[in-house]
Amino acid sequence: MTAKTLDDLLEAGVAGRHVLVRSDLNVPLEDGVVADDGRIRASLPVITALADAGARVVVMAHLGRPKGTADPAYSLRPAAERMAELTGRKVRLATDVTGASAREESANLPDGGILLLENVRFDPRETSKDEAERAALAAEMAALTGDSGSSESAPATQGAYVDDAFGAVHRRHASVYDIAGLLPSYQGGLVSRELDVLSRLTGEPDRPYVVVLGGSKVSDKLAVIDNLMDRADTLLIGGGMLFTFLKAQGHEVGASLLEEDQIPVVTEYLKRAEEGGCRIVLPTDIVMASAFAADAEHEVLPVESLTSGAHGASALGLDIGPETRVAFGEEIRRAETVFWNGPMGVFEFEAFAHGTRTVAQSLTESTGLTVVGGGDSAAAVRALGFDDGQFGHISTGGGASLEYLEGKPLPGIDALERSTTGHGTAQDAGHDAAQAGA
Ligand SMILES: Nc1ncnc2c1ncn2[C@@H]1O[C@H](COP(=O)(O)OP(=O)(O)O)[C@@H](O)[C@H]1O
Ligand SMILES: O=C(OP(=O)(O)O)[C@H](O)COP(=O)(O)O
Repeated sequence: MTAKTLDDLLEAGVAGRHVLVRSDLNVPLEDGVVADDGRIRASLPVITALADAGARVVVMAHLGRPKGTADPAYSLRPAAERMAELTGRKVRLATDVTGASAREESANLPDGGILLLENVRFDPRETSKDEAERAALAAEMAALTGDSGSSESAPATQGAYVDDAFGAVHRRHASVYDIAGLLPSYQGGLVSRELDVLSRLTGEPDRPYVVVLGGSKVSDKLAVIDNLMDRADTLLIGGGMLFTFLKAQGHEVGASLLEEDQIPVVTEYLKRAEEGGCRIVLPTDIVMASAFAADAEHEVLPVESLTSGAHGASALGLDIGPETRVAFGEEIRRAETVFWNGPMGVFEFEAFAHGTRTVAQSLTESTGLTVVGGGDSAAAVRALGFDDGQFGHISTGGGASLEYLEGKPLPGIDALERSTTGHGTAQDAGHDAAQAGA
């Protein structure tokens, strides 16, 4: 069963209807300003197409991982401002998720207007494991579509939901998953395009198929290795997760990022790799720093003696070393298919960007299919001066693309497909929710 798409919705007609759009606007900020607007640009086609067709567009998105409270550091205001700049349109920002501000702004939204709700993760129910809590929030979200604000509009205007947040489709969250059971639901163009490209990696990819993994979401990404080992020929491990591997091999890693409780899992991966199948290639040298800072003192040390340098056991690894860069570069250039997720080091600091730059450069020199996945990975290649066109595909989702490649079901996509089958009485439920929240 395939999900209904944005085209189906546009064909059905959206003029005057409230359409909730889940976008992934999780962009890096620097001093309160959007540092890389790739995800915003990628989200705009769906939002503007709906607005141009006369919909009242209510955008929902998250930024970072606030702990279920309204932390101003995670406000979507900078994203709203950037959206307004990029589109030349007014973008309203509600100061809450489904509270008085969201309800009032949504009710007063004109045809073709765009409203961005405040960070959905300011509400603890968004990410709750408790289904009833998430359902309650989703009902409040659905209710935002229920009243056009016009006294003539009875019965409640039929709202719709579009999921275009590819980067979040692997999350079982209220605005991604639960909401789709409450409103007629559609798959946005960005999600469709992403699935299209990634499906080329799950069929019969040209070999050698090399997967490069890095970044800082260590436990998320360690879990995906399990399945990737059955599919890829070679895994190159960099970024924060490499230290858990080195520790599992008996090396000291100082104050580097480490997930102690994952050591048994990683040990098992190394054992499986040794027994055949997938090769796991680990760094042989690391750039060890005195502190997590742009101007930290640093030196290159072999993995056997990472704590033997000037800062001993307080040193932390912030990038792969030069010998590793050469080895990883060769593996990538030899590959026919490469999927890369996660920077090799703390690329935000120039001193620790070399590993990430080498991997990016090697991908541009590969003649095979190259796919870069992940918000930070995409931001990294742009920050380092590469152009999107130098890669086969730059995916807006890191974790999402990894889980797709693993063959795991994606809750956001499943929910859309279920909505298509008429799962329960989606439209009635939306109507009920609208009444309940009114
Ligand atoms: N050795 C390391 N120690 C700490 N952080 C690291 C290390 N290597 C990479 N990082 C950080 O990982 C972050 C990106 O990780 P992640 O969010 O997992 O990537 P993506 O968004 O591409 O999936 C970057 O901000 C980078 O600074
Ligand atoms: O940045 C994201 O994912 P990514 O870092 O895996 O690309 C998405 O916005 C999802 O965010 P989350 O991993 O906090 O749920």
